[in-house]
Amino acid sequence: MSLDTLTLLPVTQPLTGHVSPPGSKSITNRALLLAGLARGTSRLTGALKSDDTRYMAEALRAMGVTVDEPDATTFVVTSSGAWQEPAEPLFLGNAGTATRFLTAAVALQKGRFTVDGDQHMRKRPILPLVEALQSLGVAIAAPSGCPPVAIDAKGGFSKDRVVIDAGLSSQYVSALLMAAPLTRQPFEIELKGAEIGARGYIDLTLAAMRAFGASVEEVSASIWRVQPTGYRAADFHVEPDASAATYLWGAEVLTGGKIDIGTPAEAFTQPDAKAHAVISAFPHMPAVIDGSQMQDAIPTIAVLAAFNETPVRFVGIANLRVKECDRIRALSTGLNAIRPGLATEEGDDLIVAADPALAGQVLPARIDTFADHRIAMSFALAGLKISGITILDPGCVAKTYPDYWDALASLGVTFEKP
Ligand SMILES: O=C(O)C1=C[C@@H](OP(=O)(O)O)[C@@H](O)[C@H](O)C1
Ligand SMILES: C=C(OP(=O)(O)O)C(=O)O
Repeated sequence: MSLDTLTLLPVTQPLTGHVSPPGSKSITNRALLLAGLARGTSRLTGALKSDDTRYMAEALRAMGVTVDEPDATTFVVTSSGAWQEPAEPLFLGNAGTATRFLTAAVALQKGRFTVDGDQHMRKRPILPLVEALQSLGVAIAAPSGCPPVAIDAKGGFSKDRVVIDAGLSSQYVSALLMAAPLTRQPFEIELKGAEIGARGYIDLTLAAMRAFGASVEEVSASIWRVQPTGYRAADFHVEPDASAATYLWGAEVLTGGKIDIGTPAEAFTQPDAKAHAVISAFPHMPAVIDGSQMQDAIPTIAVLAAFNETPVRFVGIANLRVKECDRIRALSTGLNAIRPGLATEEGDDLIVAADPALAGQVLPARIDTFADHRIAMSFALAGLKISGITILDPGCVAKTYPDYWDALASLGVTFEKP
C-alpha cells in the first residue's frame, strides 16, 4: 500500500482468525550478518523480508557477499568470510540493527567503509560504539556522534579488551560481541555500569553467534569472553517476530477476539514476548509497567492503556527517546490528539490516563507516525475501537512488517476508501 493516510473503521465484532507474524527482524539481521561473516553457504529460513533486512542484505552484497532469495522467507548467503571495500557508502535507512552491527563488523575487515542511514538514523547516537572501537585502535570517526561513520579498517584490533557503555543502546554490545570472533586472540567485552536496556537482545546475540560456531563465555553479568573462532556457515531458522505479535495480541484483547498467531507466547526467545503477560491482563493492566526489558512493545501497551480500567505509568523507557523517533513524545502526541489529557510525560515516564469509555466514540484524530512503524502499528489498535483514527504515512510499517495492513484486513478490519 502506498497511501499518504489510512483511516480505520472500528470493528463491530471480535477479531478472529489466523495471522502468522513475519520473521523476527532482530534475529534475521543477526543471522544475515553472521552468515555474511562465515565462509561457505548458509540458508536462513523463516526470515523477515522488510526494509531493515533488505538494507542489511544490500550492504552485504555491496561488499561481495552473495545473498540469494529463493522465496519470500528464505535468504541463501554465500561468502568467502572476508568483505570487499564497497564502491559507495553503505546506506542502511533507519535500521538500527544493521547500522550498529555493520559498524563493528567492518572495523575488522580491510578497507575504507562509510556506514550511513536516512535522516532519522542520522539523529540516532552511535558515539559510544565509535569510541569503543577507537579504544581498540580502529581509525573510525562519526563527527556528529551519529551516522555517517567513516572507518579505515586494517583487519584487526590493537587490544583484546573493550569497555562499552550500553546505556543508550544494547545494540553496541551485540555489535562488538558479533565482531569479536574475527579477532586474532580471545577477546573480552565489559559493560560500563550495570545498566543495559533489554538484556534479552544480548541473549539473542549469543544464541545466533553459537549457531554459527562461535564460542562465548558469560564471565559475569557484565563481562563476556569470546574465542577467536571465526564463523561457520549454518542452516538457521528464524522464529516469528515477537514485537509484531504484540499488535495481534493487542487486537485480540481489545476486541475480545481470538487470533491464532501460530506460535505460543512461551515459545518466543525475544524480549518482547514478555509483553504477552501484560497484554493478557487487559483491561486490568498494572498501574506501573517497567518497559526496560520489552522496549519495542511499549507503544502497543501504551495505546492499549488508553482503554484500560485504570491509569498506567510507564517507567524504564528513557531509551524510547532515541529509537526511530522520540517514541515517548510520539505516543503522548498521538494519544492527546485522540483526547486531550489522555497522556502526560513526567521526565522520561509516560502516564496514560485510562478511559474505557473511549471505545465506541467518534474522535477524529490524525496520528503523526513520525515515520515510525511502531507508532503506526500501535495507533491502528485505537482505530479498532474509535471512529476517526487516521494514520499518517501508513507505509512506514514496511520497516519490519510490510504486510501489516493486509494482516489486519484478513481479520476483517476495514479502511475508509481514500
Ligand atoms: O538488538 C536488537 O535487535 C534490538 C535492540 C533494541 O534496541 P536498543 O538496544 O537500541 O535499545 C530494540 O529496540 C531494537 O528494535 C532491536
Ligand atoms: C527500535 C527499533 O529498531 P532499530 O533500533 O533496529 O532500528 C524497532 O524496531 O522498534
